Amino acid sequence: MNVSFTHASSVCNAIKQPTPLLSFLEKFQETAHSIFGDSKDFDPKGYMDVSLKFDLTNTTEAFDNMLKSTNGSVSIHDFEEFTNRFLNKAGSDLVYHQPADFELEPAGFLLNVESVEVREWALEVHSLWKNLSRKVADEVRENPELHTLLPLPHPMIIPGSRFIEVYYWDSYWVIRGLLVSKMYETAKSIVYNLISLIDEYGHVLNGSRAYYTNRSQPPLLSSMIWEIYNRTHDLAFVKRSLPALLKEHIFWNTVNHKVIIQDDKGCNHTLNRYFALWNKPRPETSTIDKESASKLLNASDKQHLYRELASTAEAGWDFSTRWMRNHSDLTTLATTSIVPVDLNLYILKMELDIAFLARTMGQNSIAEQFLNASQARQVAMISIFWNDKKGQWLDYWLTKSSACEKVHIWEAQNQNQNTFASNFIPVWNELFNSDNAIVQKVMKGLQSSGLLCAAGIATSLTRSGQQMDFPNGWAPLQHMIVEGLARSGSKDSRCMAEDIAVKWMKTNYAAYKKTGTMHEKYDVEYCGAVGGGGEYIPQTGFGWTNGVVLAFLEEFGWPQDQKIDC
Ligand SMILES: OC[C@H]1O[C@H](O[C@H]2O[C@H](CO)[C@@H](O)[C@H](O)[C@H]2O)[C@H](O)[C@@H](O)[C@@H]1O
Repeated sequence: MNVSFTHASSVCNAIKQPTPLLSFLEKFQETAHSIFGDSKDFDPKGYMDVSLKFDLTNTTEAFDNMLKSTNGSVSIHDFEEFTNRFLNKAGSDLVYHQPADFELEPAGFLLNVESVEVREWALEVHSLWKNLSRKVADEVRENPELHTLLPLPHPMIIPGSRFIEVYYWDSYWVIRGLLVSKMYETAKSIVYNLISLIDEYGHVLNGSRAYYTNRSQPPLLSSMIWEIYNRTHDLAFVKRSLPALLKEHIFWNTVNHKVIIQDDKGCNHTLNRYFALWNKPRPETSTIDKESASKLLNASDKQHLYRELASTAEAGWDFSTRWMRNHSDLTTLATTSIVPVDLNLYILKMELDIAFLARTMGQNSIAEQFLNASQARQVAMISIFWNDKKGQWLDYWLTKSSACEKVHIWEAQNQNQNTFASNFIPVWNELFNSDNAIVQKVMKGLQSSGLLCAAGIATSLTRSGQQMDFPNGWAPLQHMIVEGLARSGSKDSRCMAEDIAVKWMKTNYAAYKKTGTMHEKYDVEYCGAVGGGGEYIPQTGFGWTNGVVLAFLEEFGWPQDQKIDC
């Protein structure tokens, strides 16, 4: 993918261009849409995940001939004939991989879970890693131009359902689960894959597909590396990982993603935002994005919306009223105008992790540099986001998004007063959860936020129908808040954490008992219970939901086994 710039002198509005393969497959997807319409079963991503049997020139020629001979209105029969003759099915370029470090019951597995039934469940969840394990078929490496799947060099764990490639932030919770399962080599191979993306593209992609090269996702690579090192003490692994983290830090701190805000005391703070290098429909949802933009009349408004859609996907929160000026209108997405709390916490964590890993490798000046960066960001997060009255960190809305070089002047009214789970994410990190005064305020803030539900923490209070809004509660977000509260050192915050985790686990366990398998989305009436994104999935569960179940069981055990008296 080539990078081109709208203004030669600035990378402020950098965009990437689709490859010829992506352009062809988008045409293929659109034709399918014109035949099958907006039925529930029409998944545009499926049309981008096929691979070519012959080279693109011949395939395109055959496709164009079919369109010409039918005056553009293709019958199902002709379409299917073309598909079968020229394309391989989505997913056929991945092969099953038996993870070498998988054991039916690893030594020392969840020793704190004593209940026989719950251990059975935990072992079932553990065994799902086998079903989600894949490697890229050799033919992808031999002929990468025929595939949207990127030729990752190592075995991987996919989320499941329609997500048959590696995803960036999902991988963090997959790795947390793999570590509970003692599958250290599988965990490392996921990291090595993500590093290979940094080597090739300069950043970790949203996912391992050619259509995801225009954006990243919440940056949790350093957290994955830290967790693996913490269990394995593998210095060779850290040595290989550190240069990639330094490169990733640069990606997040170049013009598009960087924002300078002057606080009410006149101090300038550098923070970050999501900003995709794209102003076209996301290829994997092209028909949907075009439909969303169809209400807009001029081309530049459409381009603006497309960038906002892709930037929201970079946030991992696609979609939520969190990013919308008008909560009932997706075309008012304004993600690039928001300085998000969670992104800045992830980057602060990246800076702390780099400092720690560099110190471990004896690279003291790098360690010093990143420690200073994390301290500056901690000050910035308090000045710009912290709202003492609410006990929450609030996203900051910029008045002008695209003016990259501008210094924005902080105004209290620009803190978004709406409540989202992300307003509590900073408590995940020790810089914030080691301060008891903050933890007490955060607990009160969470208690009165309205987000605490029967089955966990809801992501927002607005019932908009968007994936990341009420009543859904996302496993990964809950995990970070709960883990931060549990590790703060205060007994009452640990008890609060345990209460939330147990409610969430019990809902998952009930679903397992009812259906005999792990699930992704049990039932929306269980507010806070959704794992994130899909429907009930037999045999695989969903990658990060499985990871959170195992991580929670390790941290808290099961109610009847608990040792803490709350
Ligand atoms: O197909 C549309 C979108 O799908 C992905 O987003 C959702 O699933 C991901 C995998 O579990 C998850 O990481 C993300 O948070 C979900 O919103 C993809 O990441 C999007 O970029 C894509 O457009």
